[in-house]
Amino acid sequence: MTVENMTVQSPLESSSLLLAPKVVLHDHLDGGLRPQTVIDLAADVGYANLPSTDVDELGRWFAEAANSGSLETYLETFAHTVAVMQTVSALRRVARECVEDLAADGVVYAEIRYAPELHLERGLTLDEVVEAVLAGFADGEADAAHRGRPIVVRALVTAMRHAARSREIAELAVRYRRQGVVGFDIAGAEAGYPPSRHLDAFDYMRANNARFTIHAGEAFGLPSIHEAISFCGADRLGHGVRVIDDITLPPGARPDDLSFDGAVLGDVANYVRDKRIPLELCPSSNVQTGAVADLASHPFNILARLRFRVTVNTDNRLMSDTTMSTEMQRLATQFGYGWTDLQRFTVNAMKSAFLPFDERLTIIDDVIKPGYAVLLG
Ligand SMILES: O=c1[nH]cnc2c1ncn2[C@H]1C[C@H](O)[C@@H](CO)O1
Ligand SMILES: [Zn+2]
Repeated sequence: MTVENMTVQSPLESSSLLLAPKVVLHDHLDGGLRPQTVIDLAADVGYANLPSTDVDELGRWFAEAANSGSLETYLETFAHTVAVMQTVSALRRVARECVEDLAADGVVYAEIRYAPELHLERGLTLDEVVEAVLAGFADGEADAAHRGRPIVVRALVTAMRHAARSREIAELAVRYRRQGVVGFDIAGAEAGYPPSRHLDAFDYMRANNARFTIHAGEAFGLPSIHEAISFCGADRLGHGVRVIDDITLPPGARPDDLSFDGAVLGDVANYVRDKRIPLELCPSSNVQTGAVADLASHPFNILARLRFRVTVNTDNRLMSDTTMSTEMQRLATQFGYGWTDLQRFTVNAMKSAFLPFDERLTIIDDVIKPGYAVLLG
């Protein structure tokens, strides 16, 4: 069914949402495997520690185990996905399927991140890991184009914040900048591992005019965001949800209000908004890790109405049992968004991508705006 010949209703209609062009900036490769692929790859490499080899049960296990209310426990689930992503063929398959799944969900541009240093257990080099993933992305892009759902996919390489390889990973990002790696990131447990531990890597990125995002303000609060933007110079914030701690709302304000006139922003919040620093918000993941109590109290809507540059993201589709369409649908249901809102979040994301300016513009003008124009009717 094409966009033209279907009756488009509200964003709450799942089939319409699938057709809406979407952009994802924050999606982990090792957090988005198909359960069946985890099982297949575990059998291939002789990994015997999976909690289940039944596809439905395994899918449920990831979602439930990740639903712990703690980032540290959430991160433990990655042991199983990382364990089966240790060969060129496994990495290439996972990367290709990731692109296929995103394209089938109507994603038109994606930046997919992963930590190359986690994929060296069976002897691969950092360069071999990067090349295997890029090859898988190219396979997926070709497959999606063939199916009439074109998608552009780029990679971000992540360094683990508890480890000490960030400079090396930043160098990897710059080395592969012409082959599809568009940026750098740090991830992992936030408390106790401030971004400033990795200043050397961020300095290197800036010295090379290369872009980076930092997971900050998820499990840990405002000081982490402050360091990420003020000491490290992050171009974007991974999550950044705790910027809300620097905003005083008017008395009686509720998270689903239509306006927050009278809100008072502190210095960090003002800086983030004034400089249009994109927030890579991941609503379902935030509920699972306990960054917020539930979707109803998520500050997404407050930040959106206060005109922060908010973007909608999946974080880990396997662990959160989600897709971009699902995240948008949950937000639309919770906060009453229509197509105009969803288009704004999508354009926000595309403007914030680490793709060259002219390529961003082409996707906005030729893909996103025409796609939403049809939905808007
Ligand atoms: O939401 C997250 N916060 C911090 N670290 C995360 C999150 N999601 C995934 N990670 C970690 C676990 C993965 O193994 C790693 C690289 O993708 O990044
Ligand atoms: Zn993340």
